[in-house]
Amino acid sequence: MNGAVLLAALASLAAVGLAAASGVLISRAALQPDDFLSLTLLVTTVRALGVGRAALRYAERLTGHAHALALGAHLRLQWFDTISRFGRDLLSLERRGDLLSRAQADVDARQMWTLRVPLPLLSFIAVATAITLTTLLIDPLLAALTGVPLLVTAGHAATQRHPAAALAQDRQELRREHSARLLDAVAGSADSVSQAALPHLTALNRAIMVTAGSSSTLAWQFTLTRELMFALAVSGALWRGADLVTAGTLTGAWLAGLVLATAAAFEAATLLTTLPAAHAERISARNRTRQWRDQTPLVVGPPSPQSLPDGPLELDLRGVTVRLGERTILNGVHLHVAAGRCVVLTGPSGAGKSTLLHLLTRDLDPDQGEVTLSGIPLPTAALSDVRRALSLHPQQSPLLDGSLRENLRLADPNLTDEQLKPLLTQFALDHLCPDHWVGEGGTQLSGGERARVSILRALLAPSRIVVLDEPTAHLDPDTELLVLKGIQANRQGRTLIIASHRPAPLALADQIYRLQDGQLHPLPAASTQKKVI
Ligand SMILES: Nc1ncnc2c1ncn2[C@@H]1O[C@H](COP(=O)(O)OP(=O)(O)OP(=O)(O)O)[C@@H](O)[C@H]1O
Repeated sequence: MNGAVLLAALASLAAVGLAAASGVLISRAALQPDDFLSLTLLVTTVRALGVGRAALRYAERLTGHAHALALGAHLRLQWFDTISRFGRDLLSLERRGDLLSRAQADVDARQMWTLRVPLPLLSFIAVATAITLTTLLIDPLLAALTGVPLLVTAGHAATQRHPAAALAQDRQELRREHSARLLDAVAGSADSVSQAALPHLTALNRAIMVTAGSSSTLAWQFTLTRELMFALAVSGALWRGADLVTAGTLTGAWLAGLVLATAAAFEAATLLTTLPAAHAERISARNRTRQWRDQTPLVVGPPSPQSLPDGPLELDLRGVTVRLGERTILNGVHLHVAAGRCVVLTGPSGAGKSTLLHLLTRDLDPDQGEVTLSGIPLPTAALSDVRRALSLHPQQSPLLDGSLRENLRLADPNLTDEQLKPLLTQFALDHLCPDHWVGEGGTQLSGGERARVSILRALLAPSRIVVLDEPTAHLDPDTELLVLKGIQANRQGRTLIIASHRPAPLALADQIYRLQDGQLHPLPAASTQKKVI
């Protein structure tokens, strides 16, 4: 990146040099048109500086943007690694809109920092130093008359850094809040959520416009100062230069060059006003990424994981206790599920059925006791191994914004349409074609269709234990029976664990437990109903 900064400084120096050489050339051509040798030399210098400036600027853009793009790719991967540690508990920690705007704005702020801060700053320093030193060699007063206005311009940008940084941070926060609320409103557009969100969005919009207005005020104040200082420096250079020309210290042609070079130097000051905001945005972006990095996920994988054995897995809960908030949801629960068996958990709403399932998929760790797969405690196995071994249909049936086919291929990437069609029939989804667009979160499907796609996906996954949370909650009795048959036909002898407060899934069970008051109570299996399925 130092290469791009150096190239930018050289390009700015070339621009100032070009202005100076052009001034000298034009004046010489007017004052001494017969001095061909000197004019030819000046024309060559102007051409060389013109071409050089363009080439340097081009090289700077190429190097700078190549660096920014590479850095952006690296930061995006880093950001993904940071948030992917959180698994399914991610969205309980952060709103989707926040995550979305962070993923974009934070990466952008850090990626473009070099182009927005050190590059213009060092270009300005190079130009201001060159002008001041050159004029100092001619006359100290001339140096003061051109150097001081440049210094005042830079000083004004420096005094703006705190308000500019504060405004940039406010703007970032407001935009994040706005995108989070906007996304919530769009997601809830079918309900009255979007109407309720309107006043908040309007207020946020107004606040964003106020910060944008304040930023514009800072910008025009800077522009005004820069223009005043520009006028002062050019007038000062002309005034003192005229004296020096009269005294014979300076020729008229060199004075013209000097004045134009001074004017060109102020061009390099143009971007100084954007530095504080860009710097502040980068700092807050880096801090937010650090906060995420320092946050410990609800569950973490072990540093040296044990492998799960091949083949069918036995599942055990030994004295498992889970407390959520003030409540003890599970209280010393024991459960043994032999490979290939089907266990159905029933119990009143809020009894803790989903909580128990989350222990199995290691979305949650117990406060006491342990969960094992064929004797291997879950926290000692790699998280990815556990989540490959168990496939889950959660109650919310999370679908991705894509086609039905794409959603199901997440579980089995090799699934063909020929294999898919009979499966859709089994799950009463044959009125939808594989190309059917399900919308964000599956909003283009009914609740029951969403659940059926999610159940089918859990069954298609190459897991060894299938976990279904309320698989038939949204279904009419006929479709429920069809889906239960579909589950039975596609479980392929795998262990099946179902949480349901409806009676029909009991027909699949080898073991039934009622979860109540934090304890599992065994019930007789519904062997008569099983024949129906
Ligand atoms: N993160 C949490 N913090 C505090 N309490 C929680 C949390 N998650 C769930 N709970 C509470 O834990 C209890 C058990 O919830 P759970 O979802 O496991 O019940 P459930 O038996 O699956 O209910 P349902 O049949 O309605 O789905 C509920 O009272 C719920 O309010």
